[in-house]
Amino acid sequence: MSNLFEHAKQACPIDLPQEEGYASVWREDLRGYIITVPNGELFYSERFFDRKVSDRSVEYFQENESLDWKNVDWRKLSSDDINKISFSNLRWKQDWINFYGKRVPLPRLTSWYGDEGKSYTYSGIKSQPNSWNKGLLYIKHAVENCAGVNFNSVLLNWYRDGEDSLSWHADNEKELGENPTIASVNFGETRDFLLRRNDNKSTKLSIPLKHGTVLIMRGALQHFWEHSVPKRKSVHGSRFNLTFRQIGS
Ligand SMILES: O=C(O)CCC(=O)C(=O)O
Ligand SMILES: [Fe+2]
Repeated sequence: MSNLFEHAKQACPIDLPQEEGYASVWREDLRGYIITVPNGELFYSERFFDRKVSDRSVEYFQENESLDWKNVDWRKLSSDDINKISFSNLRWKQDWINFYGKRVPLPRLTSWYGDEGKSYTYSGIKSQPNSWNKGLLYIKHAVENCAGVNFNSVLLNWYRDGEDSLSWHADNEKELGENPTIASVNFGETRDFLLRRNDNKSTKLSIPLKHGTVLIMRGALQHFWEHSVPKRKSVHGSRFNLTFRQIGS
């Protein structure tokens, strides 16, 4: 049984501009805030997953047959080392991208799961998803109930420490449809998720994504806003992020 405290109303930790078009409303039934922004909507539930599920998820993502996950400094492993590890539950990989003519590793590890046949193009590479497992399906069903939509794929990001990051982008690939609903699930270290408007890059929202937080993006948001996860030198541990999506046929 999760305790009362975990179900209590959380203060809204997002500083919204005092301008027209911004508002936040607590939804007791969903245990989170509906946050309206110009040209988009967010839903934020700080402790959507309780401590037990969140701790277990962090373990589930790192369990492997070669190393004691509690004592590994993942930062010290080369991408070859990472690719050699047989993870028990998730198939993590280090991708490389072409950056101004130079091959550089992505500053995070990734993994891709989904329904069979839902291929996905990411950084110019078309890839087939791994097939669902028990742990991911448990999380997927919980966020589907909350978001009120079904998802057929999930992209996982593993930020090994504060040096790992994700640069400004929108999730606006054609295969996601016109106004995609994207549910972000977070475990491990807290990292700031930033949003900025395309037409006014100085308007920024900063959203702390914590151990157990769910953030849903929906409406026209991906057309008018970009998001990023900047480096944070003070963070030394791992953060896991899962973004559930619906890919069209
Ligand atoms: O790590 C996050 O919070 C964001 C992930 C994200 O934006 C993406 O995978 O497209
Ligand atoms: Fe994204």
